[in-house]
Amino acid sequence: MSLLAVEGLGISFGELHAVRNVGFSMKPGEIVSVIGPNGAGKTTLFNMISGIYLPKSGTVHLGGEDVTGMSPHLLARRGLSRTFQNLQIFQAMTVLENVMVGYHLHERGPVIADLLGLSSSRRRSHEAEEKARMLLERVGLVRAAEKEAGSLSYGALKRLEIARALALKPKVLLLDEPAAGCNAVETEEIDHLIAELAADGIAILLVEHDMKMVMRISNHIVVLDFGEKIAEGDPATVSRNPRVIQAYLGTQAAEVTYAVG
Ligand SMILES: Nc1ncnc2c1ncn2[C@@H]1O[C@H](COP(=O)(O)OP(=O)(O)OP(=O)(O)O)[C@@H](O)[C@H]1O
Repeated sequence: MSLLAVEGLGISFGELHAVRNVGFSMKPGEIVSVIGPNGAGKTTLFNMISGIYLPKSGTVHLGGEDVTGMSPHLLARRGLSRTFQNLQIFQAMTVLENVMVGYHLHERGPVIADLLGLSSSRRRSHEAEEKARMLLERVGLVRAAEKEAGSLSYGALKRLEIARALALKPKVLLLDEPAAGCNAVETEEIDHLIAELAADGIAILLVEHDMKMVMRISNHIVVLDFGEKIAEGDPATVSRNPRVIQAYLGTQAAEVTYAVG
């Protein structure tokens, strides 16, 4: 049985069918990428799967349970976490505190008292702190734990966001453009991290514009164009699909062919 199964998902904004009848499924440890040109509906699809938008049609099943339209924090408790395209980091807090805040946000929603309490070492539970340090270790940031988040490089901030999303031990992790704004070295670090998480059995659903990265790490690719799925398959199959190349990838076709080799 699939860990995540999306069927017939759709939503409209007024007259615009932003996503129409999209389906795919994922197994544990699988890396699936959703690609498509700007405005194809990738983020909207993510927002429906992660409970931010209520789909107009279709279903999302997680571990066999119908979780369609369930709120993000309930989904996080059931094992589905996500990161956002724009970093949701508290720049003035330490790296460690950011992970701890993330844990509380996922767990119980944004309760101000919790947020304020986190800045006082008196109220930091030792156990929560230990957990946060382990997550930072996992993403290679433990030595920066006490630094102000605002002082980190962009690539490190992206990894910090992933550490936060890992706080509730997700079975499925949605990453919205994890390499956006990163240089080649930072992208490679994120690449490795994603591969390690998948090797641990986490199913990774990725939206990413860096085609080389997508082709390198994905087991399966879903291609959207104008809100509809126009192709899916392994990287080699998708990159050779004429519909993908002509109707969608356009000027990126050469890059994709090169990336697949
Ligand atoms: N809240 C909204 N209200 C109205 N229209 C929206 C809303 N969110 C997205 N859209 C529209 O839906 C379509 C799909 O947008 P979406 O952001 O999902 O695309 P995308 O593939 O993620 O694009 P990008 O690669 O630029 O991030 C676009 O035409 C966009 O303008």
